[in-house]
Amino acid sequence: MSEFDVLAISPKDADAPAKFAKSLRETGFAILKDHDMTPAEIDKMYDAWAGWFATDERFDFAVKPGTSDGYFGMKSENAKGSAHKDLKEFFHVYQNKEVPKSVEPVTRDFNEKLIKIGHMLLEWLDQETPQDVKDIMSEPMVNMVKGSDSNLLRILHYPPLPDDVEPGETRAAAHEDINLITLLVTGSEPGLQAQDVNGTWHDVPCQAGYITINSGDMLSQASKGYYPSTPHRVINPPKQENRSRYSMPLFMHPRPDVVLDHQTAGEFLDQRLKEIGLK
Ligand SMILES: O=C(O)CCC(=O)C(=O)O
Ligand SMILES: [Fe+2]
Repeated sequence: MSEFDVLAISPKDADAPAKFAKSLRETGFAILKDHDMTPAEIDKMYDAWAGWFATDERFDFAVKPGTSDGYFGMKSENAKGSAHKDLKEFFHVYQNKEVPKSVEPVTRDFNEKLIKIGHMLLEWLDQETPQDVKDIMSEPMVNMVKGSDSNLLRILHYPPLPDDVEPGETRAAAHEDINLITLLVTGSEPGLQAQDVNGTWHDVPCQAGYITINSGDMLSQASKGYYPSTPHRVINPPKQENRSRYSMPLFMHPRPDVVLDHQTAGEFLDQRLKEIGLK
């Protein structure tokens, strides 16, 4: 399995916006380096949340019917069309929703900083997307998410695999994200893979300091397929590396009233949450 052969882009490059848009267009995927999220901030998040997932407090935060913030236990979510539930538990952080007190300061800081980086990347896309594609969009992409309550930071814990894993059960089955773009700081362990536009799977580099970005279904829909939505998955670890894995994707979501194509972002999200078992 080869690594995804995608050049890491630095915001210091004069042509960073063009490189970023080209990478998303051609591979559905991009890597950002030299950003201002430090390894120390990322480690602090992983330490804080590893501690939290080890407590029973998570059950007090169990997601309530009809809402999507809080704690989701093992086997809550399946990829669209998948027969199996994923081997993961996770917590959904929204800017205006409750976060456990013990992890709140570090999480709020991290979330805000990553959202800012997301704004910068969407501005790059607004700048670099061809005019005829922009013409079919209802508003600039960065405006779709500015002030949006729907941006979602998902803190994931994939526990060590139990002995009785059934064939076909994986940490995260192949799926595309629902939202516009996803920002993913490097996971605590490898395992993430992405599919290129030719259908070949690649390991996503698990290198400290990288933020990987993939485009989601809403971006594909809003751009009428100009930016492809990227299939990705998290494979099970080999036996000798059967440890917990943590990751923290930030899903940039438009305001619910934003018109994507024939549907609003709110309608689209509702439909997709039902398909993946979260609603
Ligand atoms: O854990 C990861 O690295 C990716 C998670 C993911 O793709 C998701 O939750 O949508
Ligand atoms: Fe995903």
